[in-house]
Amino acid sequence: MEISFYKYQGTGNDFVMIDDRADIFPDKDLSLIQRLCDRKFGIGADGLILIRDDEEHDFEMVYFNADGSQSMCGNGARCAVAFAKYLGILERNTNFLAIDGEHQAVVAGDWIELEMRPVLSLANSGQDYFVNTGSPHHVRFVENVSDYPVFEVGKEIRYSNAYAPKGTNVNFVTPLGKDEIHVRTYERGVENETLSCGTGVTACALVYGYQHELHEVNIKTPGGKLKVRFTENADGSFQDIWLIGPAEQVFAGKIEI
Ligand SMILES: N[C@@H](CCC[C@H](N)C(=O)O)C(=O)O
Repeated sequence: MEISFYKYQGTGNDFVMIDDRADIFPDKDLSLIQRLCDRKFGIGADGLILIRDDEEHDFEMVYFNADGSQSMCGNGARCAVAFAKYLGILERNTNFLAIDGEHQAVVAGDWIELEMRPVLSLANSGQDYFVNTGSPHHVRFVENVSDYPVFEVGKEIRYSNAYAPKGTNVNFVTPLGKDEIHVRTYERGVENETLSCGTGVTACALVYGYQHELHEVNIKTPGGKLKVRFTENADGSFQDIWLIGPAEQVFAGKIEI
């Protein structure tokens, strides 16, 4: 069967996007998802996203990492909103369903503002933190992230006993200024450093905001700039968390599956 696909990128985190409102994509075929995301033998992407109909929301985003595993993807969700607008499913405001629940989003030109689910707490592990922003994230502050061995150390933490069996994403952070951080992420499911990770930068921004009493943090990633706004509650939880940044369609095509 021939299917149409679109390719989107959000700060360099790239996704194969498929309009599956007819519900025909074989989503149990993980080797197909792996092949489509393969950068040598397929289209090539960090993940694959299906847009499906949902009775109570504008649409449902079904996200797969490049290895076929599933979790919440912040940059993918921003790209999914841009794609849903392209498909005529929404205009400016939307609410949609993802694996971690309902999300709101606003389209502001090429920038997508995405409301993340509330975060209950930040967990300390020594100098590091663990935060679940829909996907699990280890956060470590380092002196100069530009020079840091993100792949090697990220892989070690991702596969450490502390996170077995499911593993975690691993973020390395260097503060750049009063309200700006530089983040690089090793992503579970891609098993490599990606150019940006939306749930990851959200986790890092919450930790930095907590440490410095901020409610808005600017983030530099290897793939571009993002912003995270949030409210911290007296009990240490966070709400009204917004991940803000660009999302772009880069090409469209057809492939035989
Ligand atoms: N790139 C994503 C995160 C995707 C999920 C992650 N790899 C996991 O399996 O936990 C983002 O932008 O949030």
